[in-house]
Amino acid sequence: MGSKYGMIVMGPAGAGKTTFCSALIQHLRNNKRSCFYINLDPAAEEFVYEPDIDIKELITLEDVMEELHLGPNGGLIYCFEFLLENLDDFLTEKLETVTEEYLIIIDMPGQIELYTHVPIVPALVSHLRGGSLNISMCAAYLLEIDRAKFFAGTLSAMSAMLMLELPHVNILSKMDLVKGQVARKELKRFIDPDISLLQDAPESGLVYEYKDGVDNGDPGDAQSVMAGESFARLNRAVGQLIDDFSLVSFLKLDVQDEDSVGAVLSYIDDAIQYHEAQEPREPNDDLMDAEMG
Ligand SMILES: Nc1nc2c(ncn2[C@@H]2O[C@H](COP(=O)(O)OP(=O)(O)OP(=O)(O)O)[C@@H](O)[C@H]2O)c(=O)[nH]1
Repeated sequence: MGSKYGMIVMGPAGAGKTTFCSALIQHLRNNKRSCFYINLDPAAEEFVYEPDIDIKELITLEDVMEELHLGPNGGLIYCFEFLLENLDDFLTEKLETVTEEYLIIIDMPGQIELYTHVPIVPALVSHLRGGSLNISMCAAYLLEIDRAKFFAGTLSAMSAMLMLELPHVNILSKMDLVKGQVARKELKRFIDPDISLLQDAPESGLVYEYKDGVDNGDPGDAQSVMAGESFARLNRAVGQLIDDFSLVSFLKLDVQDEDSVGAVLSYIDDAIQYHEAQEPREPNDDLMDAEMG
């Protein structure tokens, strides 16, 4: 059983990860709890609370892009590969001295490739959970409340959950932005969506797309064609998959509301405890279904 506790904060760019970490640190301080804050975003610039460990002291995205002529995504992967090669000196030694009353908070970058395409984060998590560190970890995946990004975001959250096999809490951030603006019914569609979200897709026939969007009525001139019915079926199938996984329940987070931050933290505490109680476990047995408070 692990004696140290850690949370890895993930999610797409701009979802509010760093803001959430700051709110959480403030909340922990208000409640006389200790935390150890690790920034693993090699491009992060401003912090309300200075990290106890900052990947930028090891490597920065700017230097990698400049010296190795890499783009931002390739550069980020390089930074993480470099981090993995230097884990013992850079992370392990410092984390070994952190005592168990601390909550270890790891603030991650927003490039979702990290969570969906490459096994770098699983390698990092497995290092933190194993060996001399033996940290009990939980994943917090943030998505901001935005209809256009929600579906893809949900799939990336699921992908991260499957890759990491950690207790996993989904969080819908920036709730202050929609206070009083979104009808309860609409909000419920985000917090506990079902496949009816996808019912607007075309039911039958072919959908033609014309150059410059000009429909001259001649399918022969169309640039591309999409099979409406099969597209609708595909959408429904993916929606059903999400539904079946019971993954897409979200905790609401309003960082300006201390009670909201506290509720998310207590859910994370519970998720870690629950996970520990389940060990040893079968793969995927520990997938948590975060529910709205
Ligand atoms: N209104 C509101 N704005 C927020 C909230 N959380 C974050 N923001 C704003 O959203 C932007 C991105 O916030 P960050 O906390 O930097 O998001 P991030 O996920 O860490 O971003 P990356 O590190 O770039 O992936 C900033 O302009 C924040 O001020 C929130 O709860 N409410």
